[in-house]
Amino acid sequence: MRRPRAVIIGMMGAGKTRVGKEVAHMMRIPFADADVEIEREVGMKIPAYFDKYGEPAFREVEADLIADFLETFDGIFSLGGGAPMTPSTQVALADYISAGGRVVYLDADPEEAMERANRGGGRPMLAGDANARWKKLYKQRDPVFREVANVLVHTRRQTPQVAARKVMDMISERSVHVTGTAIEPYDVVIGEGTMNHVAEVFGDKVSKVALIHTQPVQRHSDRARALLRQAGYEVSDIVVPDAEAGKTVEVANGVWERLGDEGFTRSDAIVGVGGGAATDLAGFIAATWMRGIRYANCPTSLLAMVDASTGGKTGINTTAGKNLVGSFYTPAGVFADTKTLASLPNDIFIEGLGEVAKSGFIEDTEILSILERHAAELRAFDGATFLGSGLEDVVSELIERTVTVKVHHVSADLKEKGKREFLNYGHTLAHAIEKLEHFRWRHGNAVAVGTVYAAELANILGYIDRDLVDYHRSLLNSLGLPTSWNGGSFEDVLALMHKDKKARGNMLRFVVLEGGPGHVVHLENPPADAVEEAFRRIQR
Ligand SMILES: NC(=O)c1ccc[n+]([C@@H]2O[C@H](COP(=O)([O-])OP(=O)(O)OC[C@H]3O[C@@H](n4cnc5c(N)ncnc54)[C@H](O)[C@@H]3O)[C@@H](O)[C@H]2O)c1
Ligand SMILES: O=C(O)C(=O)C[C@@H](O)[C@H](O)[C@H](O)COP(=O)(O)O
Repeated sequence: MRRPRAVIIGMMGAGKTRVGKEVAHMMRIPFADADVEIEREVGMKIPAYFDKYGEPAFREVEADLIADFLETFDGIFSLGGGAPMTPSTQVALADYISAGGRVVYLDADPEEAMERANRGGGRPMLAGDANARWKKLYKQRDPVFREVANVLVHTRRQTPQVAARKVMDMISERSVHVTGTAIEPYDVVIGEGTMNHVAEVFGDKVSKVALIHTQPVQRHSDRARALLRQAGYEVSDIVVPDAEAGKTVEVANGVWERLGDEGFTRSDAIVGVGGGAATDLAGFIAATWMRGIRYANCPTSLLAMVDASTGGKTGINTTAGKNLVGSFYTPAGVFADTKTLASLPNDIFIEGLGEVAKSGFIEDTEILSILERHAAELRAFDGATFLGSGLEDVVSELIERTVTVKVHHVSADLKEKGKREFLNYGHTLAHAIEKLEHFRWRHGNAVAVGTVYAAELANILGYIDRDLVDYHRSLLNSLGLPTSWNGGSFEDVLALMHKDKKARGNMLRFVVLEGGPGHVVHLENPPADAVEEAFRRIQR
């Protein structure tokens, strides 16, 4: 179904047409102005129509035209100033929003808007003392605009280009809502510039924020720090060792000491900025400091955006294995700002596709189709040319879909008693590989091999056919992900698989597909020779 990419509302003179046209131009999509369309339809200028038929007749024509455009027009659609005051248009806009639409309220500076509205004259709604009329209408309309819009953009003292860029970023945002038993609801907001919302998440409940990040993402944490400081928070910058070197009890202890020295209490908060290792550590610190303070994540790697930053699994590694100490502790918000991907190296981007593919295998097969269609572009990912490219839209959709798969599992089973374990597809072997490789193998790469292992095991036991195993290999290879591993003995792998969190006593438990992609089941206590044979097959 066609529908507008965004509907722009606001007071007369707010710049709806100017900014709307600019947004449409930047996005290379059509623009339509409801007033221009009405004049075309009725064959006369709006002031003349008002004179001849009066306002109620005009509002009727206007409401019909808007309802029609909301179902047929694929572009940026700007409405006349009074249009959102008509009850039937309010209902139509609410339906449009519930189908995923964006109603943007352009909130301009009143002086600027009044001056623009008066230019040229001829506005029937401003007849008489134009400024006094404008102010009166503003008082009536502003609360309604706020009610009917789901995106608010302040444009005070901004050029139309700057305002348009802001609108474009905000309407391109995608959001996945997380809720469920024992979960305080929060949103995962995805898109260019979404980190700008980080300071909105804590409100005035928090005064100090510890920004936990690693050195390679310094420029992104500098941005988060500036945003938090502008919002009035006192910010402590805590740089932790990069990647898995940061997920240790020693590092955690160092951070706890800093929080103690700096007087962090339960009214303070943590923000994690970085890859999955940094957000896992940040969440763990938040979960444990004073038995739990608020936190938010700003993931900067693809893997952290699609998986690690959401769902509340926080933790560190120990000498016994990967992620063996931690807690389920839900963030207050997640801001997956695709702008940060501009600095992400190609190999780390590709690694993230391992978890994306996993989510396609276990639930959303459209993810697999998208990966197939765009494999060559994804494999050639280059941060320097990523922003504003067609690939950015593809990646944003993959992030949204993968997070949605994750959220379905987390919402139903926060503490991983059953359904959530399906997210662990491929992870039984993956964690063993990571440990035996002393964490030099990237997590997403290990997961890719792990999914092939799970597919081989399922095939040996008759759960899936050979074609599906081959499909795992061909898809993952096309993305540049590994599908085999030769770095250790079966005995070492088996010992580590017994320490997996899905194991019960001496019983190994796996997640496997049954029948086809999207159908996932638990496999308990599989025959030892099948477990070994599957391992032999991924060694090739
Ligand atoms: N909690 C969960 O549910 C969950 C889910 C999946 C993975 N994880 C964990 O996440 C970790 C893997 O995450 P990862 O793949 O992001 O690895 P990572 O955190 O080690 O990051 C990889 C590297 O990329 C760098 N980096 C990140 N963003 C960057 C950017 N925008 N520009 C430049 N460099 C950047 C990091 O500093 C690091 O050097 C593992 O520890 C894994 O166990 C947790
Ligand atoms: O969120 C989950 O649940 C997952 O299993 C997601 C996994 O993709 C992720 O790698 C997670 O870190 C694995 O957790 P673990 O409990 O197996 O350590």
